[in-house]
Amino acid sequence: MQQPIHVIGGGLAGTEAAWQIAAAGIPVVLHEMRPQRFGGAHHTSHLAELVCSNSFGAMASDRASGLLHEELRRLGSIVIAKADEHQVPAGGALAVDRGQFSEDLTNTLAQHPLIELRRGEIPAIPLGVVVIASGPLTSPELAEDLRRFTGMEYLSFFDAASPIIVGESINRDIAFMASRYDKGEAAYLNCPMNKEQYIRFREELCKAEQTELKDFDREKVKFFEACLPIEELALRGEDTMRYGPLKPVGLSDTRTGERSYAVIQLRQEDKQGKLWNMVGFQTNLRWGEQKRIFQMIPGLENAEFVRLGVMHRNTFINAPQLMHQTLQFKEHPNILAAGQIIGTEGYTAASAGGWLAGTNAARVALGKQPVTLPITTMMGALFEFISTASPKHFQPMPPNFGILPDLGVKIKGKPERYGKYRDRSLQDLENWKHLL
Ligand SMILES: Cc1cc2nc3c(=O)[nH]c(=O)nc-3n(C[C@H](O)[C@H](O)[C@H](O)COP(=O)(O)OP(=O)(O)OC[C@H]3O[C@@H](n4cnc5c(N)ncnc54)[C@H](O)[C@@H]3O)c2cc1C
Repeated sequence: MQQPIHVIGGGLAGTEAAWQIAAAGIPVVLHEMRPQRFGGAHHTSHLAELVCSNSFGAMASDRASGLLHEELRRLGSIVIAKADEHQVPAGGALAVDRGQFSEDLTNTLAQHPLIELRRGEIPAIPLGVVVIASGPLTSPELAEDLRRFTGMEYLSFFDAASPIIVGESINRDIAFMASRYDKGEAAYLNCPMNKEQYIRFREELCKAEQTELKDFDREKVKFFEACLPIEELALRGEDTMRYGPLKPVGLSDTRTGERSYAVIQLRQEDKQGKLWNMVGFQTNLRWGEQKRIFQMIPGLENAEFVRLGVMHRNTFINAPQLMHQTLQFKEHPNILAAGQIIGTEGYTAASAGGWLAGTNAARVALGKQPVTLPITTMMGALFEFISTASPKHFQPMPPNFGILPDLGVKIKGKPERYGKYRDRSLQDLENWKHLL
C-alpha cells in the first residue's frame, strides 16, 4: 500500500500540488491550519484563498502570466481550470469570483477519493515524502522548524492587500464603466479625478497615519516593488501614482469623452458585481485613515468597505541555494517546497510551483526521475520574484536553469512579453509531456 504524501498548506501551491499527486494515483494528506489558526491575511477556511487581488494577471498568451496559464491548462492544472470556470469580467485579465473559486476547489479536493483534507496546524516537517506549501505567513512553529532544517535565516519583504467596497455604495453618476484602451468588455468602474482633487488626495495620503508593523525597522523595510502600498507611491513623488495605479491613459470619461488627470479603477469581485476591489490600493494605513482618505475619491464619497487594506511581512527561504530546479531540497530530496515559501510571488507562480512540486513528489514516491522546469514561462514566473521582490538577496539563476537559455532568451529584469516564444514554448510542452 502506497504511503500518503503530506502537503503542508492548502493555499494555491498546496491545492495544486495535492491535486497533481492524487492525479498520479498516490494518496495525499493535505494539511490546512485554517480555520483553527489564521495567518493574518486570510479570512475564510477555504482552500486556495486569494488574499488580495482577485486577478491572476493578463490572459493574453504573449504575456508571461497568460502563457503560463495556457501551459498550466495543458498540463491539467486544477487551479487554472477553476479560475477559468469562475472568471469575472476584467478587461483582458484572468480574474475570478474569489468566493466561488475557492469554495469549488475546496469541494472538488474534498470529494477526491485519494485526497484527505486534514484541518490543523503542522508544527514540524513530518517524515516521508512531503511538500511544504505553507506560504508567506507560515505558522511560527513550522517556520522555526524550517529554519533549523535549512540552517539559514529567512529572507523577507512586505506585501499589502487593498480594500473591497460594496458596489451599491459607489456613486455611478461619477464612476463610469470602461476598460483601459477599450480592451475586452467595459469591465472596470473608474473614478476620475481632476488635478486639484489629485493634489489634495496625495497630500492627505502623504501625511496619513500608518499601522505599526511588528519586528519592523522602517529604514530597512523592503517592499515588493510590483505591489507597493499606495501611500509609499504617494511619498515617492507628485506624479508617481499617475504613472502607476492612477494612470489616466487609455481611459476617457464616457460622459465627457475627456481624459481625466488621474483615475482610480475598481475591479469586479464577484459574478453579481456586488463587491469591487480598489486596483493597486494595497495599503498599510490605519483603518480609520483608509476610510477617511479613500472617501475623498470622487464616486466613493459614501463607499462602504467590507474589507480594508493590511500589510504583512512575507518570509521565504533562499530557494536557489537550498533547492534543485525540481523543487526538491538538495540535502533532502524527499522534501519539496512550492509557492511563496520559496519566494515565488503571485497566484500564478504559486500555482505553477504547486504543479511542479506535486508532480515531482509523486514521481519521487513512484521511484521515477523528477522533472526539471519544463516550460518557458514557469521559469519566467519563478524568476519574476527574484528580479522584483528581492534583487539584493539573489544571484541570477544559474545559466542552465530551465529551458529559457536553450531558447536564447536573455532575461533582463522581468520577463514580460513571450509572444516570440509562445509557439515554441507550447510545442516544447507537447513534446515534453510524454516524459511524464
Ligand atoms: C498581504 C498580502 C497581499 C498579497 N497580494 C497579492 C496579490 O494581490 N496578487 C498576487 O498574485 N499575490 C499576492 N500575494 C501573494 C500571494 O499571497 C501568494 O503569492 C500566494 O497566495 C501564495 O500561495 P501559497 O500557496 O504559497 O501560500 P498561501 O496562499 O498563503 O497558502 C499557504 C497556506 O498554508 C497554511 N499554513 C501555514 N502554516 C501552516 C502549518 N504550519 N500547518 C498547516 N497549514 C499551514 C495557511 O493557512 C495557508 O492557507 C499577497 C500576499 C500577502 C501576504
